[in-house]
Amino acid sequence: MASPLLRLEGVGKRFPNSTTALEGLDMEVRQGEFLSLLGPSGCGKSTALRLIAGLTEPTAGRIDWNGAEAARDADGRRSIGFVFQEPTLMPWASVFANVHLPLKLAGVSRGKAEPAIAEALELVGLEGFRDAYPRELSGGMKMRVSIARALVTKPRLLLMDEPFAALDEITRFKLNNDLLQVWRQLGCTIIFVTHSVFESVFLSSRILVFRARPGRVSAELSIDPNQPRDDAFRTSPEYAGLCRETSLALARAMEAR
Ligand SMILES: Nc1ncnc2c1ncn2[C@@H]1O[C@H](COP(=O)(O)OP(=O)(O)OP(=O)(O)O)[C@@H](O)[C@H]1O
Repeated sequence: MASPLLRLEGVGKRFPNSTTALEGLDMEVRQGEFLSLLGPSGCGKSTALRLIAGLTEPTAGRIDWNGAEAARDADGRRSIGFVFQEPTLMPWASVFANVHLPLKLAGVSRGKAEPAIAEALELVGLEGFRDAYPRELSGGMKMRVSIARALVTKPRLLLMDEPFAALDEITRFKLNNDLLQVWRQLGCTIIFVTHSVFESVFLSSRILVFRARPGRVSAELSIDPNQPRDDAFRTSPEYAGLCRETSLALARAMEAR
């Protein structure tokens, strides 16, 4: 089994307005896995992701980066990319400038960043669009830019918060396929938040099903990472069976009190 990258132990998050989003959350993230967090709306999936990103602090428990070296870049910084549900691009800036942003904030000039930006754009299939502006792109292409921006720093851990929820199904399927290719190519660890049973089964090597608020893990499902994820898999009895099993786990999680 792959070694752990990080572990959440007894993590709780209570907001100042007294909402308890998470309580007693125990979960492990393993190096190189594609882990989905699946659960009903409001069960704290995004909060868990934001805690891992360090965007907010837990009010109980701890986050243990014991395999921390694996999650750091060459400069010793924690190496995390974050993709939000909305692409959140700068409308006044070109695709190139949008993808440059994280490196620019780290003090890397346009010229020096050029190879990394070109590589990130190629990974998401947008090499021909570096000079385009967000208004000239479809929803799926904007999300590709957002993913390229998260990948440009070559993060060891990529956090994705329902990135494809707003896209039509055909675009979503295409981006699912392409994301798996990027994951295999980069060998990074991905934590992916989704509402969709079908999407989680198609993408993941492991799924953690969250129960309703206060959120915590209610079930865990593993899917053979060597199983090819292609159109044949999408229409296979194995896929249908895994989706049924995951739906049942989700239904049980929603009933949990
Ligand atoms: N900053 C905040 N202040 C107060 N309550 C918050 C805050 N952020 C989130 N919450 C509440 O915490 C709970 C969990 O929210 P969170 O966004 O983590 O859930 P989620 O599972 O990601 O939901 P969804 O799938 O609908 O995005 C919700 O009830 C939400 O209203």
